[in-house]
Amino acid sequence: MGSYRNALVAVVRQELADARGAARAVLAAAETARGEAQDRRRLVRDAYSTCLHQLAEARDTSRRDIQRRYQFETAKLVGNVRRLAALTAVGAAGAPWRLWAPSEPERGSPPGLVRVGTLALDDSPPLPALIPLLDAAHLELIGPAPIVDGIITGLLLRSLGSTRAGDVQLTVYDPEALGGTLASFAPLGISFVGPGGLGPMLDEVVEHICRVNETVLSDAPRTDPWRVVVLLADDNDLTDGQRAQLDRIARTGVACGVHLIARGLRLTDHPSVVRLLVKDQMAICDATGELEIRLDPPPPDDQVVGFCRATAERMRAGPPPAQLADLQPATLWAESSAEGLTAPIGDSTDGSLVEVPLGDDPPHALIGGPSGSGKTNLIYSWLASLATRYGPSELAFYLLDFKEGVSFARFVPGPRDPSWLPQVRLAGINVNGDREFGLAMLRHLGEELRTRAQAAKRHDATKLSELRAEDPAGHWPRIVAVIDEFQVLLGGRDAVADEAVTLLEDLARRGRSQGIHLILASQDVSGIEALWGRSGLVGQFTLRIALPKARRILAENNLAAAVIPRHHAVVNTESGTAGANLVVRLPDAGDRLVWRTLQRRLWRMRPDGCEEPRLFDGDAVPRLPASCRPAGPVPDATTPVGSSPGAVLGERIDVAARPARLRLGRMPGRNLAVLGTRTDEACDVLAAAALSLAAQGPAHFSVVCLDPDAGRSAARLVAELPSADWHDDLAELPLLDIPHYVLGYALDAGSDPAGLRRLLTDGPEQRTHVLGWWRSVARLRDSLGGPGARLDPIGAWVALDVQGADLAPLYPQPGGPAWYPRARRALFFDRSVHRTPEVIIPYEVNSDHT
Ligand SMILES: Nc1ncnc2c1ncn2[C@@H]1O[C@H](COP(=O)(O)OP(=O)(O)OP(=O)(O)O)[C@@H](O)[C@H]1O
Repeated sequence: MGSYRNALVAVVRQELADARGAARAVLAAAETARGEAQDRRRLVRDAYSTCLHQLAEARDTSRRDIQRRYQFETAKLVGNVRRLAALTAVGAAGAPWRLWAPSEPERGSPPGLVRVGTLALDDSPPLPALIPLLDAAHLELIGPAPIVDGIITGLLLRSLGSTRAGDVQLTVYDPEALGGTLASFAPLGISFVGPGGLGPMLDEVVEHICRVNETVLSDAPRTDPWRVVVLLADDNDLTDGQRAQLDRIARTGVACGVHLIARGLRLTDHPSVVRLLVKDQMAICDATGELEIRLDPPPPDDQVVGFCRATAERMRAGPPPAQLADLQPATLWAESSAEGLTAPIGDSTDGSLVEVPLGDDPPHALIGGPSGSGKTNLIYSWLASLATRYGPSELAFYLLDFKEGVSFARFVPGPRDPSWLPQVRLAGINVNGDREFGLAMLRHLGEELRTRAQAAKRHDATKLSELRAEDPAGHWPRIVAVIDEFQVLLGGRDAVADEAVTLLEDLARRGRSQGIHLILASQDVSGIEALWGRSGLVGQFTLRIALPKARRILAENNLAAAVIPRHHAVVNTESGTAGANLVVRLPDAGDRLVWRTLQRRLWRMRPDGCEEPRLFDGDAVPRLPASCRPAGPVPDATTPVGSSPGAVLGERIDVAARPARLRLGRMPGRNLAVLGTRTDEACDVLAAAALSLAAQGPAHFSVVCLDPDAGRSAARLVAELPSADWHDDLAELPLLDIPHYVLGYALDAGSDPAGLRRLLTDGPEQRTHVLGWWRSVARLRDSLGGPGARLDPIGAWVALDVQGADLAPLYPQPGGPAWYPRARRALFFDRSVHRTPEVIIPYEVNSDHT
């Protein structure tokens, strides 16, 4: 029993032990599972927090990115708006009060917007708040009267200050303060309308709109000033009739330049009505949307009063004169000159440009005015106006100034400015001493006239427009020749004056139909009188332009020139008859910088092949051209010699800068005498002759110098000539097969008249020519044997400071040529080619004259 019990106990114990073991195992497994679950939970938690962290970072980055983009875009947008604002509210329309000053609008530019305050933006500096008015809107301002009145004052000041004086007319209806609210504007002559005046005023504005509409219907551009009507009132004041008129104005006014600015009066709903709702110093406006406007303070009173007084003063004085730039067309070189040339030279007192015609009628112009009255300035303005309208294929200028000075030098290339006016073909400056150059220009134009007349005949055309139509490929620009102080050319009863008058008469008579137009200007009554005696000539100059105090330019009974102020001109296209006057205000065309800018613009537009103009400067001494100096290998005796090599003596006074040549063929008398006491010039003439001969082929030069003052020059010449030798007298000269030139300096000091005579007489046929310098005609005669000596071996001469009468023995006509010596000018006569002698400018051969 006891063992059974023990066995049972053991079994139970065993079972308990098993159960305990199993329970422990289950517990251990559960513990493990719990541990694993806890690990997983930790992992998930960690992952969650990492995720959260990353998300937060991504969100921050994106937010920063968005903010950056927002700031960038906003700054860009604000910049654009600011730039746009600066363009749409220019000068006085947009400047803050502390910088404010009235500004002149560009001619023809439409009015822009006006500033009332600033738009507050979060991060950016405030933008100007702009609202429309002139040509754009009526304004209704709603808010406390004192603030609104300040805004109206500012708006008016900006509108008046950014337009020309007189362009805005102001009407103020102010029944409460009887005009006191806007009294600072009174100097401008504004219309104040008191109580009871509203109805008639509105009726009058409606009539004005009707009138403007009539002119619009007739296609004329609106010229009336803007009407700004300020209504400071109370809705209750209006009758039905007044309300109806006001509504009409609100609907139709803007298109006719009529604008309402209303405080305390409701304007009808219409797209042209802009409302500004004011609260304290802030406002909301239809024009700026939801953005709040921080209003500008009203302009200081003294600023308004000062501006109005100055403007009233300017209005009394009229609009300022046009500037040179105002004469320019919208498009350069867009006009055709086939029918004529029309260009404004200034404006009339109302500011409209005055155009001056040149063509078949009137064909030529006469300008007169005393010294300093502005002739040169007028010519500049006219040329600028023409040159901007007509390109070089339509117009060519020939300009000649007989005044001392360089007024036309600006049109040609200079040391500081390489540009030129592309239409200029020829400019003569400092020509007061060189009337021959004026003559050369007239001869050249005479040639052109003949060419045109022949072409017209070929094409059966009677005037330039027909020739151009018949010969579209031809180059037939209109020619405008300007001669300032032309009386210098006509003064002096000599051959130059006679020929000049004949040429002028021909050009004036026939130039009309061939497109050659003359503009003659003179300060001197005697100049005009020089023409007056020649009614055939003066009658062609139907366009007259008289500057202040000009005499005899207009008809006797036309006194307009005596009464016009400075910088004005009377333009008269009917030969100066009273009743055909147009008074023009001339712009100031003297500013070199303005001119240069314009000229450079035109110069850059010049067509290919547009040649530099020829400049003749009477004060400049031309240098011997390099082509007239020996260069390269020395020609030997076998090189062919031309039949009559030409000795270059100086520059001809002509339209083209050409040298004057003396032909030295194997003919009797082919010698040259240079006459006068100006050693430098005599040496230059001989040197130019010798060097140019040496440049043409094989030649030998024998230099005889009998005046120590000319010694250096002669020695230098010997050094430069390829084949030359020095002799002390004429006796020892060699006999040669090639041309042989004897250069004799001061031959009057020689002691062998017989030898010299023999050389002069027999030499040329053996190709030995004397190029000699004698200090006077009498000494030349002495050196050839005395009073009875024959001078025919001297076939050509160049006279320096020798009076015309002294040249009689060397001249075919009795009394000698008409010649009064001039510095650096010489008279050249070659018996075999000249009928009358020609004036030349001795070349400068060595700039130091040694
Ligand atoms: N329309 C103008 N506006 C401003 N200044 C002007 C005007 N016209 C001329 N002037 C000035 O007046 C001065 C004289 O003008 P200008 O040289 O044109 O006169 P002029 O009649 O040609 O004189 P002169 O015959 O003595 O040369 C110059 O200083 C010029 O700048």
